[in-house]
Amino acid sequence: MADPTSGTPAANPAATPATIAPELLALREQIDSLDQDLLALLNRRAGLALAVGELKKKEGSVVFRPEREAQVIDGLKASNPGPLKLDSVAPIWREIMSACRALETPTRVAYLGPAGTFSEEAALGYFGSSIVRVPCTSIDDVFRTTAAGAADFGVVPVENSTEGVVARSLDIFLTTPLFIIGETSLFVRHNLLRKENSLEGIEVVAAHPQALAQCHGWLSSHLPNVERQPMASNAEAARQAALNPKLAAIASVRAGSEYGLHLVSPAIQDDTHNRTRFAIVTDPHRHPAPKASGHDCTSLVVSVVNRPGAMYDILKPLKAHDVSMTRFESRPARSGQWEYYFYIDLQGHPDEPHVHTAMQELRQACAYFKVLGTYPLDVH
Ligand SMILES: O=C(O)C(=O)C[C@]1(C(=O)O)C=C[C@@H](O)C=C1
Repeated sequence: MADPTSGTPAANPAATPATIAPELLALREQIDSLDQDLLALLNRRAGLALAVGELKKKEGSVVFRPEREAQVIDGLKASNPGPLKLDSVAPIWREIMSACRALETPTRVAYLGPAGTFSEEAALGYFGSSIVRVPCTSIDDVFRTTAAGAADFGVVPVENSTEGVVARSLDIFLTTPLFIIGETSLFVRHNLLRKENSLEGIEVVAAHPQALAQCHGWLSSHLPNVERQPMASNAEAARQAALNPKLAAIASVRAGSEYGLHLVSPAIQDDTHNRTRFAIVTDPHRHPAPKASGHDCTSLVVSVVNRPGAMYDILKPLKAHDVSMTRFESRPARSGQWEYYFYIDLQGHPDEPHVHTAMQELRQACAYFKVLGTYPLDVH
């Protein structure tokens, strides 16, 4: 940058307003004019959302409708003529709907904090930035806070493409009164962050146990003799790194800027396609299950008695009624009897007759059967 006190002209001519080409000026004028049109249209849209909000207040119905938001985005993507990229449609309209929703009512969202966690990023990606953030100290705390009504929704990690299931979330699903109304997933890039901009002198690397595991290969080859310290969250590790120069944190770039750390080594996760999937949970007494959107998922947890053919009995109704199973995970039932709970995702919504019948028959075949939720698939 040019020094404004030196009297010498800026080195970069593009930065000097006097050199703006007439063609550029003309294009910018058109952009300014369109932005005014967009602003007027967005305000008209906001006015309609306010009217919808009034109607819902009269009916006593809830504001957030994940199936409607998914349909709005799906519809716009299908009719997008370009050159705006398809990937840009969902984030733009999520923000627009977030702002409109906030005019109807505040949306309080609990997630694993502190500021700068991937859970926070997932919450903002799903609900947009016009929300009331409720950072929590643990996954248990996210469920508790939402069940107690101190937040309207909770965002909890359920699986990672490298490390597999987030066991704590799955275990709590068994007993929580909350149910799932949405899902979202995030590319997770881990970075080594520190007060000093160097790998020299690091004595401890701190992060959430999942992040330590996802960077195991990199840590073994670059910092083989450094202690690995598990933390409640990556952002908490970043906070600690700001206080202790011998401690490096694995966390997001956002967490690094939040706590004033150097990005010593970017993208140190072993798998470059590392993704984490999150579930959006809420209290069924305060929020109804989303209606069918056309692209839905239904999550169940079941167990079967330990006998030959039991697993076949689970799969039979799904095949008979042509219902796809997109996920199947097992967790020990902790009975000491080698019994398991099975977490199953089905494609479709129970309002669709074939899904409804398959679920009824599946229920008959199971010793334990709980619907964790039914919700629109993540739209990108
Ligand atoms: O259509 C509605 O029910 C609205 O409240 C409007 C709107 C929107 O901005 O499009 C906002 C919030 C809902 O989650 C869904 C959609």
